[in-house]
Amino acid sequence: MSSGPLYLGFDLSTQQLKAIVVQSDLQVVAEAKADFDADFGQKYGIKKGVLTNEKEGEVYAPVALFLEALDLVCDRLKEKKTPLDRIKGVSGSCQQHGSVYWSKDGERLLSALTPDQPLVDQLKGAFSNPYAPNWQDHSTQAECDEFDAKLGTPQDLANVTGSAAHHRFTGTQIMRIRRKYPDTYAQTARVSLVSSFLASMLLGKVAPMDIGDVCGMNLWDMQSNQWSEPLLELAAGGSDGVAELKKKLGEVRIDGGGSMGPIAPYFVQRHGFSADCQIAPFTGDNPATILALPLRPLDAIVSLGTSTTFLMSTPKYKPDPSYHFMNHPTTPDHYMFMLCYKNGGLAREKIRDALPKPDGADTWANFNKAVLETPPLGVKSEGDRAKLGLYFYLPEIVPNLPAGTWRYSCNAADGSDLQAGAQWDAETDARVIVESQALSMKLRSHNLVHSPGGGLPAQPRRIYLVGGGSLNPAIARVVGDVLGASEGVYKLDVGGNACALGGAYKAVWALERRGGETFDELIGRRWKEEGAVEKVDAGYKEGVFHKYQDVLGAFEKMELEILAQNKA
Ligand SMILES: Nc1ncnc2c1ncn2[C@@H]1O[C@H](COP(=O)(O)OP(=O)(O)O)[C@@H](O)[C@H]1O
Ligand SMILES: O=C(CO)[C@@H](O)[C@H](O)COP(=O)(O)O
Repeated sequence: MSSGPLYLGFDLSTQQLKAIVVQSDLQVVAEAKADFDADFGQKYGIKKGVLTNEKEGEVYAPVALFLEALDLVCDRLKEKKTPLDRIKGVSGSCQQHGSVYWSKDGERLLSALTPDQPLVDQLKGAFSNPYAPNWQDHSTQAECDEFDAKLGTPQDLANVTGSAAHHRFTGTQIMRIRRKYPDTYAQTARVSLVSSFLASMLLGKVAPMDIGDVCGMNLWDMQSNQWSEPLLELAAGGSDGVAELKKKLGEVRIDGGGSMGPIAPYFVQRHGFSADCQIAPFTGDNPATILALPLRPLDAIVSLGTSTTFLMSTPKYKPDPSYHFMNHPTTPDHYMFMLCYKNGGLAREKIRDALPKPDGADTWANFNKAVLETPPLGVKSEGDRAKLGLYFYLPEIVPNLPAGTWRYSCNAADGSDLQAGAQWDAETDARVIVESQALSMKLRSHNLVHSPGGGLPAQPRRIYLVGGGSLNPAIARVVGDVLGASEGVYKLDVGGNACALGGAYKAVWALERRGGETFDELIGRRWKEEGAVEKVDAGYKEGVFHKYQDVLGAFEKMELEILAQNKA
């Protein structure tokens, strides 16, 4: 380890709080994490990081869990002898859309923390709502309908805010809380996103929301970079409530870099940080993921966490109701394109668990064997029909369908003769679920990709895999088979820690940039491919790629048919 400054990136995602420490040259020097179920499952009764109220579609996490996890991760970094006193800057990434509700006493309690007691004991009265709605929440259909109609159509809402209305987006969540729990809303002095909440904890005062993450609310007008008055009016229940809601939301920080102030004395006295350590703006876990490496045009990231997301960085703003555009977290006039699926890691786990349990320690061994031994689309011989399915154990975001499992088949040569009600074995399910997730990304990202040259069909240049599932070689193969990638599929060496790494890099850039130096300029100069990424699949394979092109129309038709059946 060099003797220079260190930078810390946090990632408060669905199932863990992770931390990663890097040097100025981007070398990783320490990592630590708190696993919500393993460390706090019994105490808080959570499962996979959350609590649920199935009847209403509510999914939420106790704020106290976040507080305990923050102290625990700092303790674990110290146990690993991480020199916290050398950390010059902290930033981070957090699950998007989730919100935290500060009480009227919240900011006072936050600014008066003493080092002799843990955060959770001192902040008991700091929240008007003990729970943070989680991004998997789907209790807000009524509010979504009103958001979609407010400016005209879902496309109009997407034009203004980057997205049509989505259950998890914070504007609809706030609107529902105001209606369903008016006392909670009235007692709320400030609302934070999970990213600005974690930044607030470290800063000792309520931090502003960040320019990237604020686009996950359906409240921010991305073209004029300010709150949308008509949408605030809707969430607040009329024009009389707008000023109050604006006060609760606070200012938004337009600059993704710089310092928001020094770290709170609590972290200096209890955990040994330096009083000079600066807190840079935090952002969402997906915006932070695109900061985990210098992304070039036509590069895509597939994040295989609890959610599955597909991300690209682009200067083009082409909103559509089925996907999201957000402000790039560091670069003005750039955007992040994102697709997000709820049925990611947990849905794959369900299919895995339907297979015989493997003998060895690798819980994914049988799943991977089934994926690799099943031919593309389950077509085992000439004339065999292609197999397509949707595996939604939770209501899905795109397409907006309730929970359900559907198995279809079609003519493999051209996707014709699509038929519902197909059946196959659990091994075939393993291949079909991964193909299905990749086909959905292929269908929805085609506007964003073009030919990388050499007469190749439109596809990404490189695909980088991140998140827990990036460790899985069989998933990497299928991603390459279906989506292509002319230069191949790569995984980040930090695998599941990419968002935290993006947060750490953001802290490096935020505090070491000179003049108008952009993130890509600064990080691009210091980033070394060797040791940071590893090629895990060839990507584009001509014969295989075309098999999926041939059934893409049938896949879309299947989704439309199921959507029509579920409309009533
Ligand atoms: N070897 C593996 N193969 C496939 N999936 C995996 C593997 N290891 C972990 N996962 C998946 O990773 C998920 C957690 O991903 P992670 O990115 O750490 O989560 P979070 O959403 O909390 O950021 C788990 O739900 C699990 O399904
Ligand atoms: O809702 C979204 C993005 O819109 C999710 O991607 C969350 O941001 C949670 O991420 P993970 O915990 O799965 O990393």
